[in-house]
Amino acid sequence: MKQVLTIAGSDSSGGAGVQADLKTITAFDVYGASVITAVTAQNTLGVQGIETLSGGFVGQQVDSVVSDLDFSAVKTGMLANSEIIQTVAQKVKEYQLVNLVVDPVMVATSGDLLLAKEAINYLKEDLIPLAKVITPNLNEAKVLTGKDLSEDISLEELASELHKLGAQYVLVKGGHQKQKVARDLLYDGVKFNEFSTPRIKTADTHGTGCTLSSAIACNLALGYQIEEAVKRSKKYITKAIKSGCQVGAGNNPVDHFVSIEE
Ligand SMILES: Nc1ncnc2c1ncn2[C@@H]1O[C@H](COP(=O)(O)OP(=O)(O)OP(=O)(O)O)[C@@H](O)[C@H]1O
Ligand SMILES: Cc1ncc(CO)c(N)n1
Repeated sequence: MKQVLTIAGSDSSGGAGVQADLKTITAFDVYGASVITAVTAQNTLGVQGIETLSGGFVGQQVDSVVSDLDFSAVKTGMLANSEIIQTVAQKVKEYQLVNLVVDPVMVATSGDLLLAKEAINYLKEDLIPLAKVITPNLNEAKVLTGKDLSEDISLEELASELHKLGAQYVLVKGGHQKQKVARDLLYDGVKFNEFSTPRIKTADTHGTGCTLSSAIACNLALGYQIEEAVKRSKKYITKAIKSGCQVGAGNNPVDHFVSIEE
């Protein structure tokens, strides 16, 4: 059985973070292991509290699982601070972990901050250059490229700027744009590959980013090339958003257990 590792934060409401990752990994019939970076007190309305683990203990969790299990892909989500980012980057190098999918999580769907501002440079300099693919949303793409958040800038321009940070591939997600299509753009430094679906009219997008990046990690682990991995993952997240889980009074989570096939 293929094995995937998620290094991310816990979402007590079960829709995002490590919980979303493990549900997604299970939906793809892949074995999931998890290294927890932080525990959030969170529900569909927002994040009420955060307790972050030490970098040392995050590293110890990685040592435990990597010395025993055999990962075909690794996904990172909420990394909370620079100490954890540095630890994760060092472990990725030490164990030569492959197919690293970096979701540069900065804020929750609710708007709550999940990464210390001072950590952004560490993400750019230490971790992103090790990634097979990074999956920023529009805002994260702007922060990583130093653009003004209110600036009107194309996904193509953002993807080209982001590619300079050193990841092999960049997938910029246009999910939060106001257009009629949910357009994501994959860039390898030479050509753009577009993945578009009609926008689903819903606010129930709690955990969409975590789910998409975990699905990409699974598909890479299963041996798909990046374009096919993103295509299959986009199909899955679209179905999961459409189906949705009617739980909670805020942004409902997606339905992770939709079929991964057509
Ligand atoms: N309303 C929607 N309809 C269709 N697809 C959507 C919608 N919202 C998001 N998506 C898709 O979901 C995937 C995740 O993108 P999104 O921009 O929501 O990530 P994110 O902001 O990182 O998520 P999160 O809120 O969990 O941090 C992308 O493929 C995006 O295009
Ligand atoms: C723990 C956690 N990670 C990531 C996200 C991004 O949606 C979230 N809301 N919570």
